[in-house]
Amino acid sequence: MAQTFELEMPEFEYLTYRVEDGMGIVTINRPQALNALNQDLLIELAGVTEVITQDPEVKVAIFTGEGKAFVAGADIAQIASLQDVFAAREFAIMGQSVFNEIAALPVPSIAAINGYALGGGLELALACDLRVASRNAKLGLPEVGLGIIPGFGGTQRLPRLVGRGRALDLIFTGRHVPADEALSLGLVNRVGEDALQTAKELAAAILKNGPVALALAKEAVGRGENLDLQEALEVEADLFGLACATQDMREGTRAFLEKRPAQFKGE
Ligand SMILES: C/C=C/C(=O)SCCNC(=O)CCNC(=O)[C@H](O)C(C)(C)COP(=O)(O)OP(=O)(O)OC[C@H]1O[C@@H](n2cnc3c(N)ncnc32)[C@H](O)[C@@H]1OP(=O)(O)O
Repeated sequence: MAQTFELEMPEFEYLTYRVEDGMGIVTINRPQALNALNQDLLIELAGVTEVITQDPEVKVAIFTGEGKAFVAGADIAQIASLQDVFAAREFAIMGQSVFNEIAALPVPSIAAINGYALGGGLELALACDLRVASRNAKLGLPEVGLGIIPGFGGTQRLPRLVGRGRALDLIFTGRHVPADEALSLGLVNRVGEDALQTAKELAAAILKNGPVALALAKEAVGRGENLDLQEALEVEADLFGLACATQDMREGTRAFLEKRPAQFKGE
């Protein structure tokens, strides 16, 4: 008898989730606080990331925000109430681990930055594979203005993405970078009128390709980042070998030779 797997959908208070044409779309929905990340919202983000990971229908994940902000940072009221060094450290580790889960999604992820992406909001976007922004978006790490430092991965992921000098400029000044400058810094991949629409167009271009190849390419880039070049090239060769053992490889190469579009099955 065929076995069916029912995905258990958690209840979400601070976000909405829908699947559309292979895209799992997460909308952070706390607009009255500009989608600031409180602890409950972080737990919900971990929950929805697990749902996306388990759903074979989802081939690309998109994170966006409701209203005029993507996410205006971690919740400052909650930060202000942190009692001691240990509680603050735990708060940072919690945010980091949620964003690590997002970074480890097996499918490509896109942050659709529809407005402010500040502090923890930019750190969330940095945990995604790709970032697109609306023209009115503002990005930054303003934490030093609050007497703290970025704690959800910003001091590590930002320099890896844009280089140490550019990252320290943003971290030391805390300034809000407009979308066109973010594009020239390499902080975002594309700018469009509507961030979600731009993200969907990017996702549609990605979805034309073999899903297993996408996962293996993401794995190769991710694992290689922390290795020296020769070790990283070995990882690449291993994963290239795996890609060549898939039905998608048979289909993709045959379709090219037969001058027709490939029909990938993700196997
Ligand atoms: C480890 C991670 C650390 C961090 O992420 S630290 C936080 C880093 N982020 C920031 O410092 C940005 C804080 N927010 C702002 O500077 C401003 O907002 C904006 C420039 C983004 C927008 O300004 P405007 O358009 O005037 O809106 P508004 O009246 O300030 O905000 C609307 C409501 O949203 C609340 N809010 C905004 N950001 C946060 C936040 N990060 N934490 C908690 N609440 C926030 C406000 O307080 C206010 O609420 P009410 O209407 O009740 O006065």
